[in-house]
Amino acid sequence: MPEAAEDSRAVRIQGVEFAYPGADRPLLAGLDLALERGELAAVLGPSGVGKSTLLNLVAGLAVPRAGRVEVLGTEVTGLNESKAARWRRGSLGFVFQQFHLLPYLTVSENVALPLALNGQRWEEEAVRSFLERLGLGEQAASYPRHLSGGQAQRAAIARALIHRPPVLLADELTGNLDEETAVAVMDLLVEAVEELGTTTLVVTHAPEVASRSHTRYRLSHHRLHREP
Ligand SMILES: Nc1ncnc2c1ncn2[C@@H]1O[C@H](COP(=O)(O)OP(=O)(O)OP(=O)(O)O)[C@@H](O)[C@H]1O
Repeated sequence: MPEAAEDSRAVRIQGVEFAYPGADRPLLAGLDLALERGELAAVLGPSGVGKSTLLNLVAGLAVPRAGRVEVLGTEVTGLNESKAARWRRGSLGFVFQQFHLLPYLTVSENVALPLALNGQRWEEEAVRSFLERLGLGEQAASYPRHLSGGQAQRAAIARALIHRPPVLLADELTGNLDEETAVAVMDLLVEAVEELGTTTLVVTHAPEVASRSHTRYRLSHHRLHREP
């Protein structure tokens, strides 16, 4: 990635310290990260090291006890709950490890949800063609309980990208997918990053995700280390 000016940072984390209540030691400490706009960055590291927690900090779903988290000029740590919720709806797409699809909505309704919550108008057809790109055309009218793990993950990815958020956070993006689908999902992600300039932070163990990311960071000893 080319060197960019200071103000092009999409995500800036400075000196973050975080501990879960009751823990005797901080999980994250002295953690820094700076992502350029349009950067696709992978976060690697063993289970339990705090990767999901890092995504939650960027989303304002976890609050650090020291340090700053800034996303596109908004200081996430300074938002109250209702402002944080509104900011998340407009600015973030989030693919959770457990998908969090709403069981009483169809796949198509789940995917259109961010558009509805943001008060955006949309065409059924646009949602449909988005689902088709992710190989979910047949499942548009299905309920989440009828999906395989891989299909549910793709629905969660579609929901995270449908409103074209400037920032995408993804936990184990291709974790439940076979290799062919994982490559298709990565193609879509790389395309989104290139077309829309989506700044993306993806937690992964998958070599095909890490190798296609612009940058790689390893989380260990409470902080992030840039990898070659
Ligand atoms: N809500 C919570 N309350 C207390 N401890 C938690 C909570 N969530 C996570 N932890 C603990 O914090 C540590 C880091 O969890 P986290 O899920 O961030 O790790 P991770 O690197 O994403 O792991 P994995 O790769 O297994 O998903 C773990 O020891 C976990 O048990």
